[in-house]
Amino acid sequence: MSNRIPVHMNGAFQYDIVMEMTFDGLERELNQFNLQGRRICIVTDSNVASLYLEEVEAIVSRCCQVTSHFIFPAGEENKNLDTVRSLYETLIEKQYDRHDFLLALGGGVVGDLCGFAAATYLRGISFIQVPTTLLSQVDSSIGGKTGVDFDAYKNMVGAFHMPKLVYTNISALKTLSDEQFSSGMGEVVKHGLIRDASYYEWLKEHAPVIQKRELGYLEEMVRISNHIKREVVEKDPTEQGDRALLNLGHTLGHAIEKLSDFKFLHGHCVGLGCIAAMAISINKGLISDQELARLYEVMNAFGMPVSVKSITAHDIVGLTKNDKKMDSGTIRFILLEQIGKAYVDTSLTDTDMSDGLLPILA
Ligand SMILES: NC(=O)c1ccc[n+]([C@@H]2O[C@H](COP(=O)([O-])OP(=O)(O)OC[C@H]3O[C@@H](n4cnc5c(N)ncnc54)[C@H](O)[C@@H]3O)[C@@H](O)[C@H]2O)c1
Ligand SMILES: O=C(O)C(=O)C[C@@H](O)[C@H](O)[C@H](O)COP(=O)(O)O
Ligand SMILES: [Zn+2]
Repeated sequence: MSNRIPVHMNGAFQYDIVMEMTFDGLERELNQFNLQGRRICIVTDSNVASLYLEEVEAIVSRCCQVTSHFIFPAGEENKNLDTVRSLYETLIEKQYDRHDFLLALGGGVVGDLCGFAAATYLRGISFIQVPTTLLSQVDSSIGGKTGVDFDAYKNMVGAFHMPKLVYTNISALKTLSDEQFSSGMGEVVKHGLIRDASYYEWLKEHAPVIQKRELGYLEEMVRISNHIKREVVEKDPTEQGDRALLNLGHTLGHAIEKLSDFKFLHGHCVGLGCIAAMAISINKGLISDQELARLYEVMNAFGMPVSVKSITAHDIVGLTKNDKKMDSGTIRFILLEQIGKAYVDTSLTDTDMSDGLLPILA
C-alpha cells in the first residue's frame, strides 16, 4: 500500500498526503517546492512546541533560507481571531511576503488557525499541514476547511484554502494523551458510519490493538480514513452538496462543544452527536435499535463518552439555528440511511432533535 495519497480537485492535482513513521521525509517533500530564498514560519502550540518544534525546525531550516516560529497557548479557547491577529503581527514584523510559507505543526486547532491565517494574509499564501494528533491526521489536515471560533461559536469565520502538502508522522501519536486519542476516534468512527460499513466493523474488531497504538494498525486506520475523506472532498471541495456528510454528529456536537465552554473535546462531542443522529435515524424507522447498542460498544471500546450532564436539549437545539448548514431557516441535518451510508435530511423538527438527544442526556 502506498504511503502517498494524491488529492485532486476539479480534475487537477492539488497536493499529496504523505504518511511516514518519522519527520525525516519532510525534508524531501519540502525540497520539491524549491524554497531556497524563501521563508517558512512554523505555527504550533505550546505543547507541541516542547515535543517536536526543535526537530521539525532543524529539518525545515535545511530547506529554505529563513525559518521562524509562532507559538500560541494550546487549547480550543485560543482558536480565535486574537491569536490570528498576533500571528499576522509576527508575519508583518518579519516581512513575510506572498512567496513565503506557513507550516502548521500540531493538531486541528493549529491546522485550522494557521490555514486561516494563510488564506487571508496578503490575500493568501501557501501552507503545509504537519498534523500530530489522531484527529488532525485522519480528518482536519485534509480538505482545506480552515477557520477559527468566534464568541465560542464553532468555526464561524473561515475560508477554504488548500494546503500544498500534508505530511503525517504516525509515530507522533505515541505521545498523545489517551483522552486526545479517543477524541480523534470520534472522527474515525464517523468515517465508518458515513461511508464504509466494513471499516466500521474492522474498527470494532481491532479496537484492542488500536487502543495499544500498535503503529501498523494506526497506519492502516489513518490510511483508510484519509481515503474516505479524500474521496468526499475531491467530489465536493467547497461543501455544495455531499461534503456535508462529513458533518455527521456535528450539528448537535458543535452545540455541545460550545455549551461546555470547550471543556468537552471536539471528537467526543462528534461521537455524542453521532449517537443522537443514530437515535433520530432509528425514530424515523431507517435503521434498527440494535445498531445503537453496537455504536455504544464501539465507542466504549475506544474510551469515548456516551452521555453528558448539565446541558439541556433546549439549549443544544437552540444553538443549531447558528449551524453553517442552515439554509433559509431549514436545518440540513446528517442522518444514517444504513451503516456506511449517510444522507442530508431537511425535514427535522426541533422535537425530532430533542428526542434524538434523549439517549445522551440520560
Ligand atoms: N478543518 C477540518 O476539516 C476539521 C476537521 C475536524 C476537526 N477540526 C477542528 O480541529 C480541532 C480539534 O483538533 P485536535 O483534536 O487535534 O485538537 P488540538 O489541536 O487542540 O490538539 C489536542 C491537544 O493535543 C496536543 N498535542 C498535539 N499533538 C500532540 C502529540 N503528538 N503529542 C502530545 N500532545 C499533542 C495539543 O497541544 C492539544 O493540547 C477543533 O477545533 C475542530 O473544530 C477541523
Ligand atoms: O471537512 C469537513 O467538511 C468536515 O465537516 C469535517 C469535520 O470533522 C470538521 O469538524 C469541520 O470543521 C466541521 O465543519 P463546519 O463547516 O461545521 O465547521
Ligand atoms: Zn469534526
